[in-house]
Amino acid sequence: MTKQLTEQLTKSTTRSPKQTSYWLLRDYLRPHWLLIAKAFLCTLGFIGTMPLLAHILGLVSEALALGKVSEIVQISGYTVLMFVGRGLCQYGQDALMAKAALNVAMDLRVDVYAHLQKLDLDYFAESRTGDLSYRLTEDIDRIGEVVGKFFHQFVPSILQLVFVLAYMFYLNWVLTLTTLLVAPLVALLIAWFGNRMLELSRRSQDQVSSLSSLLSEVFSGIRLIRAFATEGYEIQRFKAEAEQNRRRKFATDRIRAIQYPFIGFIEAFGICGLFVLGAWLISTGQLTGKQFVAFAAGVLLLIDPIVNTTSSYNEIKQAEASVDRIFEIFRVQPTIIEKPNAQELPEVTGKVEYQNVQFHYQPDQPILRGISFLAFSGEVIALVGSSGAGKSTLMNLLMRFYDPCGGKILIDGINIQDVTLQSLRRQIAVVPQETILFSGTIASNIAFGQETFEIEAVEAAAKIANAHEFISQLPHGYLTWVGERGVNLSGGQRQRIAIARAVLHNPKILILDEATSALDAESESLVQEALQRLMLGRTVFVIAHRLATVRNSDRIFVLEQGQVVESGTHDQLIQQGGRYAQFHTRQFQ
Ligand SMILES: Nc1ncnc2c1ncn2[C@@H]1O[C@H](COP(=O)(O)OP(=O)(O)OP(=O)(O)O)[C@@H](O)[C@H]1O
Repeated sequence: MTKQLTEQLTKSTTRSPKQTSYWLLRDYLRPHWLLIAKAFLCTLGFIGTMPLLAHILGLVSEALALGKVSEIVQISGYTVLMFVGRGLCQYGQDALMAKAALNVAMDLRVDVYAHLQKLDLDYFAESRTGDLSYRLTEDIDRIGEVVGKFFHQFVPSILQLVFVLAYMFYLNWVLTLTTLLVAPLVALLIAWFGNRMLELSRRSQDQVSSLSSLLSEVFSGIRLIRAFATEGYEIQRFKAEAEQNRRRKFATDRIRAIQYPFIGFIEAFGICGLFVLGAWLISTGQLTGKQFVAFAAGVLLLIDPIVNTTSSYNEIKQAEASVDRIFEIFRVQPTIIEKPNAQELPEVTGKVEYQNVQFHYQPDQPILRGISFLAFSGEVIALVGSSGAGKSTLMNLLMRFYDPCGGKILIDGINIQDVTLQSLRRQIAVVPQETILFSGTIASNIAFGQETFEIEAVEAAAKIANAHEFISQLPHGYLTWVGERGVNLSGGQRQRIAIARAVLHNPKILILDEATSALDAESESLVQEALQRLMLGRTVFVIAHRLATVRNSDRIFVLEQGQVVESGTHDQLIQQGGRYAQFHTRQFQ
C-alpha cells in the first residue's frame, strides 16, 4: 500500500476525543447524500403537517361547539387531502432512507471485508473468527439501522419538536414556557440514560462476540470434543458464557425499563400542570377555549417525538460501540505490503534462492538463522527436521506470508519483495496437509478463485489428480455441492481435489506440506501417484515428517534450530551417518 493511501486510511479512521465515533462514518454517508437529502425533504413535508393537525383540531372543536356542519365537511375535505400528502411524504422518507442506510451498511461491509483480506495472517491467528464474523454481520447491521434511525427518526423528531413548539409559542408563550420548564429535566435524563446505555451496550456486545467465538471454535472442533468426551466440560463453559451474556443484556434492558416510566412520570406531571394553568388563563380571559384545544393537541403531538428522540438516542448511543468495533479493524494495517513501484513477476522458470535468510516471530527467539541455498528449476527439495525446526516458516517466507528479518529470497534472480503479491503467489501452489473445501460445486472448488472457467479444463486437471473417477460417481458429478451443507468427502478425495486445484493453477513452484500424512495406505498411493504427475516440470518443496515420502527427492535439507545442518540425496545422507541417518534409523527400526 502506498504511503499516501495509508495516510488517507489513517485520516478517515481516527477522530478527536471530543468527536463521536459517528464522525468516522462521514466518508460512507457522503456518496449517498442525494438520497438522504430527498428522504429529508419528504421528512420535512411529513413534519410540516403536525402543527397543521393541531390547528385543524382547534378549528374542529370550535365548529363542533357551534354545530357548523358545512364547515366541518369542508375541514374534513382538507384533512383528507392533508393525510394523502402526509402518507406520500411518509412513504418517501421511509423508503428512501432505508435505501440510503442499507447502501451505507453494504459499502462498509464490503470495505471491512476487503481490508481484512489484506491483513497479515498473524491478525487472524490472534483474532477469533467468531468475533470477526459478528463484527461483519451484527455490528454492521446495527450501524445500518442506526443510520436509518438517525435521519428517519431522530432528526425528524427533533424537527417535529421545533415545529410544534414554534406553533405553541405562537398560540400562547406563557403556557409554552411553562411547558418547557420540564424539557431541560427530560433532556438531562435522556443524556444520562444514553451514556449509561452506551457503556452497558459496549460490554454486552463484546460478550456476544466472545460467545459467538466460542461457538465457532466448538463447532469446528466438534470431532475432538467427541473424541475426548469433553461434552460436559464444554456445556459448562458454554453455560458460563451464556450466563455472562444474560447478565449483561439484562443490565441494558433494566436501564431501558427504568427510563421510560421515569420520563413518562415527568411528562404526566407537566400535562397536569398545564391543564391547571390553561384553566386559569381561560378564566382570566387571556386564552380562548379553541386556542387551548389547539395547544393541548400540540402538547399531545410533542409526546411522540419526545419518546422517539429518547429511544433513538439510546439506540444511537448503543450502536456507537459497533462503529468503534468496525473502525478498530480499519486501524489495523498490514505489514506485508507491496512497494509503490512493485512490478509483476514475469513467468518464471522456478529457480529459488535463499540468501542468508533470518527470521523471528518474537524478537528474542530466532526461528531461521541465516539460511542460504539455491533450488534449481525443476528440482525436488525435501525439507526434513524435527517439529518446530522452521520448515513451514521457511515456506511461508517464500509466499510472503511473512518477510525475512534479514537476507533475501529471489525467484529467477528477482527479489520477491520487489514484485506484486498477486503475481508472486500466482506462481506458487500449495497442497496442504488438510484441504479446505469452500461452499460451492466440486468444479468451482477445483477452479478455485476463477470466476469463469472451462469445465473441460477442470476435468482434465481432475484426471491428472486421480479425482475424475470418484467425482463422476457423485450424484451430480462436477456440479455436486461440497463444503458446508455439502457432500462429505474422505481425506484422500479432498487431497486429490487439492491436487487438481494445483494442476489447474499450473504454478512453476509447488509446496507439498505434509500432503499425505493424514491418509491411509490406500488413498495415499492414489494421492502419491497424482502428486508425481503434478510435480513434473516444477520446482517442488516437500515438507515431510515421514522419510519414506522424501526418498526420491533430488536433494534433502535437514533443518535444525533454524539452520540447514545437512543436505544431499538420500543415499549421500545415509552414508554421511549424521542427523538424517539418525532420523532414518529411528523411523524404520
Ligand atoms: N505465527 C507464529 N507466531 C509465533 N511463533 C510461531 C508462529 N508460527 C510458528 N511459530 C514457531 O516457530 C517455530 C517454527 O515453526 P514451524 O511451523 O516453521 O516449524 P516446522 O518445522 O514446520 O514444525 P512442524 O513440523 O511441527 O510443522 C516453532 O517454534 C513455532 O512454535
